[in-house]
Amino acid sequence: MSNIPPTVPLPGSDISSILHGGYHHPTSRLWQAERMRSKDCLNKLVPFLKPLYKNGLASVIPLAPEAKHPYGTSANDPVGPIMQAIPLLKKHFPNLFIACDVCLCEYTYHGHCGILHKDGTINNPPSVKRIAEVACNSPSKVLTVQGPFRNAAGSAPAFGDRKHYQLPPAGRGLARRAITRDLAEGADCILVKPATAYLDIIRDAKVIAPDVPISAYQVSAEFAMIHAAAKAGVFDLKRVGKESLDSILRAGANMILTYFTPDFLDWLSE
Ligand SMILES: NCc1[nH]cc(CCC(=O)O)c1CC(=O)O
Repeated sequence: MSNIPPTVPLPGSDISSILHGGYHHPTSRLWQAERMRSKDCLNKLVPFLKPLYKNGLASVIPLAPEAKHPYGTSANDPVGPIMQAIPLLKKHFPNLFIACDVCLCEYTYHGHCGILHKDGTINNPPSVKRIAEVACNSPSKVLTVQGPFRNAAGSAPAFGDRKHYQLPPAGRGLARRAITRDLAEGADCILVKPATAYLDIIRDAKVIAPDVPISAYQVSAEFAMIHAAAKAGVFDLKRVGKESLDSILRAGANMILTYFTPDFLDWLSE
């Protein structure tokens, strides 16, 4: 079926001036959207993961951009995509470890990671309370980079940037202090994000926190850069893909969160 709605011109009217009129009902409004992510993601989730699970996939972190709201309501909406995806994953893949990203930026209309003051800075107490609420509904927490993911998720900040709540890239000491603080607050894992440009911080985390797992998130921009360079003939995708993950492991990570996982499952079984 064509997805171009039929347009019936009124007698004597100029056809080019007529918009399809079927957007008065919530469902027909939804049909006007470029992406209908939730149901579509859910229907594709199990068939997408099945071959990967067979190929050794051990853990996933579902991320689903959803409706935007000042408090990120859909983050823990029982009929939101994540809340529906988790039981579906547990049912079909009982041994899969499911990690959760409890940040609010995918769910807030402004694309920032918490609840904001009028001046656009993060209002910490209600943000922490809201993130705790979301965390209680789904099992972990990350208050976290501009990049391809944010475009895909429609969660690029609508204004301002994250500088007031993300660490400055050149501040190694500050990163070390943050690791110490997070451990003192009970963190049971340290995740460094992005990974490749922060290998020294991964190593610092390994030294400062030898008793907790150290993980690293190779973000969408890192993945896209490697793909773009390989496509431009700069280097071989597989060779540099492997080297990128080797470097993260060498720095001290025990776990890597990466979009290369499906490729790796194949590369490792070659
Ligand atoms: N909700 C935070 C979060 N969790 C995962 C990503 C995706 C990161 C990426 O792959 O670019 C993001 C957004 C961000 O860091 O900007």
